[in-house]
Amino acid sequence: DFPSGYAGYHNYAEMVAELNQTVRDHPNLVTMRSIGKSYQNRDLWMIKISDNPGVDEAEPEVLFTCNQHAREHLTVEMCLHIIKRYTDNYASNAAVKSAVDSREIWIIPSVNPDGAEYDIATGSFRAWRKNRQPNSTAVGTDPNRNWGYQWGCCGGSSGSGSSDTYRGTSAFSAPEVARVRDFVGTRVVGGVQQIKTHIDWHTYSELILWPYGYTYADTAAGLDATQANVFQTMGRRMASLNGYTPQQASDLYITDGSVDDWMWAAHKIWSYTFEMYPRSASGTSGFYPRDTVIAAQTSRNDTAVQLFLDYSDCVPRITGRTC
Ligand SMILES: CC(C)C[C@H](NS(N)(=O)=O)C(=O)O
Ligand SMILES: [Ca+2]
Ligand SMILES: [Ca+2]
Ligand SMILES: [Zn+2]
Repeated sequence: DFPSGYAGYHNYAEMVAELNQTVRDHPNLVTMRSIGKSYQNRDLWMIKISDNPGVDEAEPEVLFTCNQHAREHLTVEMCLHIIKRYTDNYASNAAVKSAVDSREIWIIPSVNPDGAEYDIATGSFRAWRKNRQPNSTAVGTDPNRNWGYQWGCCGGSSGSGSSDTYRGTSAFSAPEVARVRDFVGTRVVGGVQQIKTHIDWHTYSELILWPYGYTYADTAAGLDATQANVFQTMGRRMASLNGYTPQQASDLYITDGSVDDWMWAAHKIWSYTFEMYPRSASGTSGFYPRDTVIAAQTSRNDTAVQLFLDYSDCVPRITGRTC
């Protein structure tokens, strides 16, 4: 479990218990399902928040994914905070109610539960990043190098099984990544992807990142200058609200097989990565802020998330365009 000073973080059992409580508290706003199993057979739980949650309504759909990287525990708290805010505040907050009534919001609070549990299993943090799938030389695939667009193309991942950025034996070889891929695929209805926008939550460095990560170029196949401008404008607008630094993912470093590149290239989903608090730290200590920061560093993103939901019907509207 988490060591002392970190009791406010949710381990897997505590996370599941909180999700189950939310379903009991808000049956008119929430449904919950598993999208499948992790390598070690933990359920990958997903919450849907909307009015008439049991009905697939013609409303823009938004996806939030958290905890691709095991040690980035603050992101589980971020997804749980979004779930809490858009259910508990529905009756009291007009903006929250408007978003819930006009969107269908999908939230996966832990994409990598095996890694997250491994990281805390001994009571001392192990700085574990990957999933817990064995490979020929070691353990673990980096989920954020295992997505199937430009997989392994460009020196933005490793072919060595012991590396923290090991890309896996093939695209989607990590079961957790394949399950999210499969779910997104089910949201193509009548040939149209219903999910319009996505945020993948990470720590740390306080950044808002957008595609592509596999190339330094601002535009490339499937991403033209107009679209790049939309990504940048929305990214900068959200950064003005949470104080993070907005930039193209490759401005940080080249990554290939990342979720954002696949979400955009395969489905034209406006996909961002948020790197949360802290802005900087000495090495892996940055992944382990005390539980005293959870409330402030999750609610810090409230206005950015609200803006993102508001524009999720037509993100290009942020540059004055129509859809
Ligand atoms: C989304 C990319 C560009 C950054 C991310 N950084 S992290 N969260 O692993 O430290 C990563 O390396 O996957
Ligand atoms: Ca609805
Ligand atoms: Ca729908
Ligand atoms: Zn990460």
